[in-house]
Amino acid sequence: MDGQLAILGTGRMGEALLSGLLRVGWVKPHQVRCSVRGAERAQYLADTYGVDARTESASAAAEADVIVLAAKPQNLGALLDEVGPKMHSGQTVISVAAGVRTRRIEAATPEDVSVVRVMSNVPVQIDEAMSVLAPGKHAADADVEVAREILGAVGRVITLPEDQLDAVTAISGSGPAYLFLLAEALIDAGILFGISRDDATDLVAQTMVGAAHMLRDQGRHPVELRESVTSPGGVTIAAIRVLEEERVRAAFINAVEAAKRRGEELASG
Ligand SMILES: NC(=O)C1=CN([C@@H]2O[C@H](COP(=O)(O)OP(=O)(O)OC[C@H]3O[C@@H](n4cnc5c(N)ncnc54)[C@H](OP(=O)(O)O)[C@@H]3O)[C@@H](O)[C@H]2O)C=CC1
Ligand SMILES: O=C(O)[C@@H]1CCC=N1
Repeated sequence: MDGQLAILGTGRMGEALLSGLLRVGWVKPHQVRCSVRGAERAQYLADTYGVDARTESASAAAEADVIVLAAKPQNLGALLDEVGPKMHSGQTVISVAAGVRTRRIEAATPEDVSVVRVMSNVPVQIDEAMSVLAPGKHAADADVEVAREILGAVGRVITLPEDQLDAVTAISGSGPAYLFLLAEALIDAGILFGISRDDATDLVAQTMVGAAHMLRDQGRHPVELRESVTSPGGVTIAAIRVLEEERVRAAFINAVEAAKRRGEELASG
């Protein structure tokens, strides 16, 4: 890109974006200003990536063409109070904060600042993120394109209306946590049967990778994929029966609904 990028709140998400964008060459270190609260963290970012890292955000925001907001939702209000008055015409703001509506950010920034809200997820660290963009009121195609380039550096990107973003957050934003929990449970089952933790982890991780590739790349329905594993009178159906008796499917749907509700609470609080 031409111009300057600011990443405000460079924690896990912000750092993953920073490292991905530098790796693909979308920006050079001298184009990037990062902000955090802690001086030690700022020093780490400067030493690791050769970027300008600061403990105040207002100057970084004022100097940038594109501003990524990557603080926790609970800290975003304070961050916006600090940087909003320093922003100016023509800037693009990309917020990755869960639950924070574009209209909340638009209210804290000058009239002609464009806002694009993003929900990404933690595989952003290995360039396998699923990111969903939702343009705000003033966002033009060019602003969405910038967001698409940034998130496209670290995974897949689609655009959806903002009213679907709390659901997206609960499914793909939080989704890796559900799959890690499932992995823990399957690894524990292996340990119960005397398989070493390392071997059980290998079994589970590669099984998840293989299954994920089939689901993503073969264009087949998950029911068909599951049926292809479930032999009549065989082993898998014995497990499926228990999962259905334990209402695992309903538990997942209820869990995602609870996550969506929490996103809505964060938005209104
Ligand atoms: N983790 C995940 O899987 C996902 C996270 N998200 C969203 O990404 C955002 C970031 O999450 P995550 O990276 O996990 O959080 P982290 O806590 O790792 O990072 C947040 C960063 O924000 C900094 N910060 C907080 N307040 C300020 C401020 N006023 N000025 C400057 N910096 C500030 C913190 O600085 P310091 O370290 O110095 O305290 C920290 O580095 C959240 O809004 C979350 O909703 C979205 C999808 C998935
Ligand atoms: O738990 C959270 O609030 C964030 C948003 C989605 C994933 N992690």
